Amino acid sequence: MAIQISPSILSADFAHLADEAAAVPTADWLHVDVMDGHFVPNLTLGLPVVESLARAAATPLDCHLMIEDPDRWAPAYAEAGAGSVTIHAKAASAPVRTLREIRRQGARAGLALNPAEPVDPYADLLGEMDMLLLMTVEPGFGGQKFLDLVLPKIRRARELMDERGAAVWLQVDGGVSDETIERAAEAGADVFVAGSAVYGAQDPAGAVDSLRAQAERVSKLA
Ligand SMILES: O=C(CO)[C@@H](O)[C@H](O)COP(=O)(O)O
Ligand SMILES: [Fe+2]
Repeated sequence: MAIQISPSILSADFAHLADEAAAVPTADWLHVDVMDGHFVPNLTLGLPVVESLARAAATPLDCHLMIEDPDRWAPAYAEAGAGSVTIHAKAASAPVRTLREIRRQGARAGLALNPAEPVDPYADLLGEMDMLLLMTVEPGFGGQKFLDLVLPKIRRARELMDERGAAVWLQVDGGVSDETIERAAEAGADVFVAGSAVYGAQDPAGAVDSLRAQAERVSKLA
């Protein structure tokens, strides 16, 4: 699986989202952090913005739902035009049903785990998801420091996927930068979210290319 880069618009200018999307033409995805002020202590955007951005952006949307009751809301994000919709395991009361519903609406289905949540209890769910998101910061804010304590879990997740022959993408989100991406890629991640490292850079497109080159250099994946 090729390395993929998903710049997070959380660090972009919300008044010019279509332009900010166009500023990273080589990105594989645009990462959209949906926060409800309850599941995490921050509030960002919701369905109407996702609907408009899906129409305006040439790059597919990777929606990361940091919301309570994702079972109720996630399928609507797929319907709104997101290419990928990720729910938090901790917030979902029926994750299998919701992952299936996201797929039924035509999007890729993702499951997210916070830094302190172990991956082994979700091994049997790998067949139900297209992507596993391992948070490398506590969710809620951009610009935090990458947590190295998640690296063994990235390795373990990759091991479980290999053992089970599961074609699941392994995404990391939080504190990914030129300084940290190699460690995550070496551990087995293949989809990298980067907010401040891309939109905080003078040249966001160049930052995407640089992140990709570093991850590709160390990745053991084909
Ligand atoms: O989901 C989140 C934060 O909760 C992320 O997607 C951040 O937006 C990533 O920002 P950086 O850590 O890369 O600045
Ligand atoms: Fe995110």
